[in-house]
Amino acid sequence: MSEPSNRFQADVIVVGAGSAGSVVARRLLDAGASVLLVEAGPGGQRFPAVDDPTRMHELWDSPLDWGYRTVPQEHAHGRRLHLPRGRAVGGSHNLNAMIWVRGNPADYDDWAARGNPGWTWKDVRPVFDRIEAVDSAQEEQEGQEGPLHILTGYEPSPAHRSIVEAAQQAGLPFNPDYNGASQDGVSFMQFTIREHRRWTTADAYLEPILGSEGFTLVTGAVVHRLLFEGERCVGVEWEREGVLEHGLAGQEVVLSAGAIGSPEILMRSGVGDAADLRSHGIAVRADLPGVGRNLQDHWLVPVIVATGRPIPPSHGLPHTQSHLFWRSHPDLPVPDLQPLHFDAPLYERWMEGPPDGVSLMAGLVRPASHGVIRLSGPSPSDPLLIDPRVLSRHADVTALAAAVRLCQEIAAAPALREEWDAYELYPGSLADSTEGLHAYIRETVITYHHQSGTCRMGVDDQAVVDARLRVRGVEGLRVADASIMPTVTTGNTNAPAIMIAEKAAEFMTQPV
Ligand SMILES: Cc1cc2nc3c(=O)[nH]c(=O)nc-3n(C[C@H](O)[C@H](O)[C@H](O)COP(=O)(O)OP(=O)(O)OC[C@H]3O[C@@H](n4cnc5c(N)ncnc54)[C@H](O)[C@@H]3O)c2cc1C
Repeated sequence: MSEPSNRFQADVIVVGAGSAGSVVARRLLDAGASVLLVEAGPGGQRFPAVDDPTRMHELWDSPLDWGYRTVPQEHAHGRRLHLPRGRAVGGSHNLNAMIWVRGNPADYDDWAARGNPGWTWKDVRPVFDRIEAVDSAQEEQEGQEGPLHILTGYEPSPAHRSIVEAAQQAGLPFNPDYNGASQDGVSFMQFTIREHRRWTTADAYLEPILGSEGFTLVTGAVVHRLLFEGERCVGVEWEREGVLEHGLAGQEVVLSAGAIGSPEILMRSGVGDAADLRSHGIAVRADLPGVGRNLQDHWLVPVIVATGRPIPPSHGLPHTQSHLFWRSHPDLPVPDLQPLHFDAPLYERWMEGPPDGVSLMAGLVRPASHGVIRLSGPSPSDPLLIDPRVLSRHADVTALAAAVRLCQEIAAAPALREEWDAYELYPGSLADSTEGLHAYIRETVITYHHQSGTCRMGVDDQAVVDARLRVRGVEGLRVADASIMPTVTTGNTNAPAIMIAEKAAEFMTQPV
């Protein structure tokens, strides 16, 4: 590898052009700063499988996926789980199912109660309002004209209509707007889709500023480390086409490399657990033991239902269009389950069955098991050790068991059984006993793709950033992405990551 050559300069450098980074870059440019945005993946071209909401399954393990694998999961039969993450301008918003969920108000009130002023639901709700442009005539959301188009009020596929009816027959209330007053019940999803095309923050926030004075986007550039002068972060070093390059920031560097990328870059730069870093021969810049810890995620277990009738294809809409929020115990204050449904049978490799069917994915969204991301060595080519410790807390197994039982009830309800000749294939008899069900859960659990929490915001010794997202122990450096969540939100994490980015830009442009 050659010595650093090309040098870039800007007021602010943002690392990662994903859901959050695209927003930070745009808002800072609008506020008058010059911005350099550095992204590992490609930009400047459209990918048909990204644009088409029905083709997201083609993107896994493609060049647009970082394709992470966990270490063998002790409590999931030793399996290594695939964690897809977007690697392109648009980040994981390119790979995701486009589902738009703000989260539960209690999530944000809890963040604030942990010593993070400015993050209550009352604080963040107006931020969501100004992000969204709701493509529907829903009166309660009138006046929302933000950059990000949210599709609601579309005609769902017949299979999803039946699943929603079956859930109601199983006792769940219909909720027309889970982003409204209450999350509970079964709903049709809201999507970041515009005119039948995926609509990412790169489309909404970045596309309009490409070529603008003061804005530089560098793609194909894998950031290796941050550059420091004393305690101050002054720039970023990356590799592009085998050449090391660097950029210098006059004001600040913002890490928006996501819940896996941001802690990795911090650790490679000497910001992390001092003993761990020293064991890899990395000079310690700041001893922040919380970097990479508190890895939180959501988890899914499939309930696969074959249908005697073919499922008609959905055009311009994802295969998932309905979901529900529910509680594994009625006395829980907030839903801990979020099963989501697909109008296709999502067989695991060892499963077999007919081509027509639906999948009711039993989902856990308030997990007790937390994990850790570590380096395996000092070089950027040394793979990360990603250990979510899935199902290490038994409470997660019992909550998922309740979710599976609920999905089985829905599968057996008349709207599916009678209208579609539906019958449950998996877990089927594998879950006749509680032990059998628990074993099935450990055999089939997969990520719901909501990794977060690895650069946690807070005030204690394990906190990585403060309530204004500044990295503790150094200057000129913030983190703005899903990694700063103290606890993962109740629901999908794209909307919260985008809200976090808006808040970060606010902190940077409106200093106290
Ligand atoms: C398959 C899948 C399905 C999902 N479905 C949904 C859904 O339907 N709804 C929902 O709300 N959420 C969903 N999510 C989660 C959601 O997309 C993420 O929570 C959100 O995109 C996180 O945003 P972020 O900005 O934190 O990270 P990202 O969007 O992942 O952005 C990080 C960016 O940083 C870049 N980067 C990382 N490391 C480096 C480096 N060293 N150098 C340079 N660049 C780097 C990456 O390439 C990427 O572009 C899904 C995620 C996946 C993967």
